[in-house]
Amino acid sequence: MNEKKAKGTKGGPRQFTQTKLTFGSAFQTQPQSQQPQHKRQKLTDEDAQDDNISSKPDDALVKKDVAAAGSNEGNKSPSSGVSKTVLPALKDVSDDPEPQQHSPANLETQDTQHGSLRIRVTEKVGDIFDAPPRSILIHACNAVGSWGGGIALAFRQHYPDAFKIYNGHCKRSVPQHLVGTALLIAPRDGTRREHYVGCLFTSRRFGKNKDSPSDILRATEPAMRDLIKQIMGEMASGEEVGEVRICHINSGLFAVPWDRSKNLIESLQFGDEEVPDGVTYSGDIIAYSPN
Ligand SMILES: Nc1ncnc2c1ncn2[C@@H]1O[C@H](COP(=O)(O)OP(=O)(O)OC[C@H]2O[C@H](OP(=O)(O)O)[C@H](O)[C@@H]2O)[C@@H](O)[C@H]1O
Repeated sequence: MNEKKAKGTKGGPRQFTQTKLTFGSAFQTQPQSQQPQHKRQKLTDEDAQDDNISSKPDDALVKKDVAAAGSNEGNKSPSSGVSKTVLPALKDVSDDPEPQQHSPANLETQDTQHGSLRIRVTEKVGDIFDAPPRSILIHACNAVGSWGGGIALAFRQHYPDAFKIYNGHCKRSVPQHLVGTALLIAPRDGTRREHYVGCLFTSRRFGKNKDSPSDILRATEPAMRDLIKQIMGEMASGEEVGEVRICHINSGLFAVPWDRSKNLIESLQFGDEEVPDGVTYSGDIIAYSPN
């Protein structure tokens, strides 16, 4: 089904086919004719206002980091580029022989009161890593650059390049600036698991020096908000994004009951002005637990 070239694939500019973006995905990009006339710049401006902890300096790092991830890819576009306008690269759905797919979840979002986007978490038992290509897998991280235990160690084993990017991001900053922010790491071409890794900085440190449960929860909300905005920015830049999956963040080594993090995530709302032009996100996040 997915025949679109992965980003950075050799052979000239990428061609996006609208139908392929929408099928089975939590995100979709609307054809230009249906895009609302918001000013995308507003998204960037409001990032710092909405979050208690400014992520602006780190946004620049994120872009650099993601670009660095594909530094061996000649024509790869930078990721998380909310200011980048590549929507014209999207092929109008009317050009595509396949009918556009709308899941009930997507339609539901469009009917939401005042056009605001709400996040819904549904639970599944299974392996979070067994995800379709271009899915986003989210986990909680410390801000000192360690994926040394729990599911973070599994992320390190599955995505060694993503670990390097995460680690470098931490080394170039300080924990008190990172906590409450997020890092979206794009998949690299040629990797066996073509997944994004979504890092939520919910604690400055780990082990016995981890933050208190209340501080971890306080950081989780802006971190998740930051990540959702980065994901929508990724879509606005024309990237294909599949399922959004999350483990039971904070509930293992960070010792915060999952329900408390889940409630926070489900309380998130995004106004129309926070959703980039042309991007429709269903709001669905699938929480995976091994048993
Ligand atoms: N394969 C799998 N599939 C699906 N779910 C899986 C799984 N394996 C484990 N889980 C579950 O995933 C949840 C989170 O539990 P975790 O303890 O991992 O994460 P956390 O968010 O509480 O804490 C973050 C700190 O842990 C790390 O390790 P270090 O501090 O570096 O040593 C980081 O770097 C941070 O600092 C628990 O429900 C586990 O049952």
